[in-house]
Amino acid sequence: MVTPSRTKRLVVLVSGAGTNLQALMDACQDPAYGASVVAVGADREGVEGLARAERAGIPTFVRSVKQFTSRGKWDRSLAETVSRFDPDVVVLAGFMKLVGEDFLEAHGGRVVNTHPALCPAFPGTSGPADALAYGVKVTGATLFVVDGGVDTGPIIAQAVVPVEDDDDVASLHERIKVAERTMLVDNVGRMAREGIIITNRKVRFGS
Ligand SMILES: Nc1nc2c(c(=O)[nH]1)N[C@@H](CN(C=O)c1ccc(C(=O)N[C@@H](CCC(=O)O)C(=O)O)cc1)CN2
Ligand SMILES: NCC(=O)N[C@@H]1O[C@H](COP(=O)([O-])[O-])[C@@H](O)[C@H]1O
Repeated sequence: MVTPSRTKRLVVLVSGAGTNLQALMDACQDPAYGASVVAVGADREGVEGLARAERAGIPTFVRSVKQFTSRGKWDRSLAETVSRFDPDVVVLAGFMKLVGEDFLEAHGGRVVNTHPALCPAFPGTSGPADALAYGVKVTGATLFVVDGGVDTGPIIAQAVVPVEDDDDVASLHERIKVAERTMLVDNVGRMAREGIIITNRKVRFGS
């Protein structure tokens, strides 16, 4: 008999609408997915991502930088709060803060981020706008293991979308987000079920 592995614990951090979070919560309804969202955190109050979690009965927390006297104290408090939920994977899903050394010391290797561009192109907070301004013909989304840089971590998966002649930032970002949600759900599920191994920046599934 094959013993099923334990359902993996996901903590998801958000800053906004939370459509990626919603896609993960929906996927977790299926026991075969192999993961469950055990907590949702944000760096600001009042965002729809937190409301989505509350409606689903998932514990939430907020750690905003302005609550703390230094960025380091915020980073340590965020790390400690996430630790309380004993996560197997921490998913940054539209989380608009850079996590620091203490957070990565506590959770590094199991923190993934989804970014709305094809890394290493267009890192930072305005990936779709930067891709549009540059005039690229394809862009997309990247899921990677978070390191101390900005969108520089080892790449788990990428999804490609075309840039249309009449795109504005909103239409392009929306097309990216449709592909991004599928990429995120498929690959976080595989991480939960199979694990990942990283060798010389190359990520493969397995244990
Ligand atoms: N250590 C890391 N932390 C995070 C990464 C990462 O690669 N390494 N990715 C981000 C997400 N991200 C884009 O994908 C991103 C988010 C935020 C910033 C940034 O400069 N944020 C400013 C504040 C901006 C704001 O509050 O609106 C800040 O942190 O002070 C750059 C890239 C998730 N975290
Ligand atoms: N640099 C980080 C960044 O730009 N993140 C992006 O914010 C959006 C959040 O959407 P959501 O709140 O609906 O999931 C997503 O497209 C995510 O990749």
